[in-house]
Amino acid sequence: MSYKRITLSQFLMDGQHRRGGSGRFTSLLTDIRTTCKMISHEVNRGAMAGNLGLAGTENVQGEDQKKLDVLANEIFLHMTAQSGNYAAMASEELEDVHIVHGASGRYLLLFDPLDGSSNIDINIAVGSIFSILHLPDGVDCSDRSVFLQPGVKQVAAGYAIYGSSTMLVLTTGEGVNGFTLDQNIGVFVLTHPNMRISEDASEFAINASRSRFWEPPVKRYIDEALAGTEGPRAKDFNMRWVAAMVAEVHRILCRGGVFMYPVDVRNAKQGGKLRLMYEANPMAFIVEQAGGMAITGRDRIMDLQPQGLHQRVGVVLGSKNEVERIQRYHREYDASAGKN
Ligand SMILES: O=P(O)(O)OC[C@H]1O[C@](O)(COP(=O)(O)O)[C@@H](O)[C@@H]1O
Ligand SMILES: [Mg+2]
Ligand SMILES: [Mg+2]
Repeated sequence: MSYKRITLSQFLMDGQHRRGGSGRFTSLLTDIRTTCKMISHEVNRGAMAGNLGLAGTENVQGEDQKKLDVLANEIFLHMTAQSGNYAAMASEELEDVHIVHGASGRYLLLFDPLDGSSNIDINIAVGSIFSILHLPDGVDCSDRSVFLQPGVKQVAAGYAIYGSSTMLVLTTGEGVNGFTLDQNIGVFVLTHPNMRISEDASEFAINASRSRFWEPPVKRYIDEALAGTEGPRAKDFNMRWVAAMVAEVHRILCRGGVFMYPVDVRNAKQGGKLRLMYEANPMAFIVEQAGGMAITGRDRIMDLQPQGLHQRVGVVLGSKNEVERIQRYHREYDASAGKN
């Protein structure tokens, strides 16, 4: 037989056998797989199911919730509670942690149920992001501080992208693999084994409408890229902005590049735009596992000691040599400004 399709379940079982392990990843990721399939279905039904538009409510961060933000959050909470793996969860859409009553699970789940919400109504890619942490022994999961573990402690992380096809991309700390949903049979199939981010790139993604708020090192990097073959980089750059971090990271995994949502003078008070625990950390884990780098501009994201569940942070991630360059520009600027 030469039928070569490998499903997500088979892939996880293989990993389990290889490690001689307990099958915890198979179990931990089963509910997430189903969750993402259900959200994908709702995203696809769009206007037909009345899924577009505002919910008429605000989340903890004062952002208008879309109907699909609320629905995706409910699907996550409901579906991932089934197996009893997770003792508690935290979501972009919930102010406080959600305790799974009666669960003896030893894991914590953090998620952004619908990333790129502004794309929902215009039929452009959106996604879901998740991060899995251990619940330390003897700790009460109702204490929200158990969630405040640095990104290096993640046991698994990933995202689903609901684009021209639905994909699940994940890491358990042994590289990054991508699975495409075969809509006809409802199964995720391994289509992107061992995803790697090229070390060099000439494509960047940043919301340029904020350029007047940028710090000098960010401005320097973008100005040099825009100068193209006539500038110090002596090559032309391309630019993209999908306004969904999931889609930007996915593009970078597929063809390299840099994504930046830096701290700037306008968002500095709140610490940046993107959330550390369920956006930056899981994406940083994926990016590093694929050979890329993820920093705040200055520091490695996964080393940060979180201070709050909904903490925001600057994000610069992608191709290693470009991210290193941006970090160097920050260091040079700090040195010249006498900050060190
Ligand atoms: O509105 P902007 O500046 O384009 O911001 C886009 C960014 O905001 C986000 O949409 C935030 O995520 P949510 O949609 O989950 O709030 C990121 O995915 C994206 O990179
Ligand atoms: Mg998001
Ligand atoms: Mg969101």
